[in-house]
Amino acid sequence: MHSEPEQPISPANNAYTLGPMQAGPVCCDPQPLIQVDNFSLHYGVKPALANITLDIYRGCITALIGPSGCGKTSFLSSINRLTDLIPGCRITGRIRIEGNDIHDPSLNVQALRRQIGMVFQKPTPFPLSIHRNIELPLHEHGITRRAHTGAIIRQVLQDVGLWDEVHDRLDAPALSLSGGQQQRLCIARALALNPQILLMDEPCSALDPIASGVVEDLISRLRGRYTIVIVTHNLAQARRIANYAAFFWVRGHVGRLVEFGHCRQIFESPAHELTAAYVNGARG
Ligand SMILES: Nc1ncnc2c1ncn2[C@@H]1O[C@H](COP(=O)(O)OP(=O)(O)OP(=O)(O)O)[C@@H](O)[C@H]1O
Repeated sequence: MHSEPEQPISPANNAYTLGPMQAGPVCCDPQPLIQVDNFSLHYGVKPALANITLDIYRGCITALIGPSGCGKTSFLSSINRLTDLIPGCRITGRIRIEGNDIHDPSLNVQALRRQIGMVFQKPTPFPLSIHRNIELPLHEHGITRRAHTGAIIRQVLQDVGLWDEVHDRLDAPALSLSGGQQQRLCIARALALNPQILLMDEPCSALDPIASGVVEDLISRLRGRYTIVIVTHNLAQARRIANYAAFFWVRGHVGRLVEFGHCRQIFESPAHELTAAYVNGARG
């Protein structure tokens, strides 16, 4: 646990000032925020990713696509060093965020994870109230003043379009919400610490088509405010929401990056024939 001075919430510090229907900038900023350089990952002796090099751009949505087992989740969880928690997992190469090597021994991993929110395939609300689901991580990070936490809770619930649906039952169990609402609550929880980056691992795949559409729209609206990396098996979804796409494939039993580029280029004029076969449904 660590504490920090609590900042007032105001447009001046640019935190939590946008409402749910206000999108981020239309165009993303083509500046690399996450730079991945010759990154490889092993689980014990088994290689899972080899020589991944790409830049992830600030404020954009980057989709990781490719068949099952090509290393998308392993890559995603390397960005916030969740893979550190897997015994025997080893990495080589470099991932830098804003120029800082995330594996630098002097780096504070808790601070790194604080600037990176994560959302999983299945909604994972804590078995607590709606309100407490967001308050808990704030408390864990030393943000405890009631007026402050209350304002953040309201803002992030507005940001994910849940406030109107739940404001009169914040003490109700989070597990009483529908699957789509639970997933939006998990996104709100991820936003509560005002991260710079959001990692999403198939966030819509466990939801029905309507709830999936709501969450997809929400992700689109978060563009610009956050740098989003999303794993999706839904190519139509990648095409709809992502600015960039990275196509992974297993070759020689190892996940490799075949092609990275603007989403439109990847789907309409891929440079690699494997990419063309995959996005056209002939392979994978
Ligand atoms: N904790 C682990 N221990 C050992 N091997 C693992 C572990 N996690 C993943 N792997 C292996 O690493 C490879 C890549 O898995 P990963 O889950 O990253 O792929 P993926 O592209 O996300 O797959 P999917 O689309 O099915 O989720 C697979 O061969 C998988 O079996």
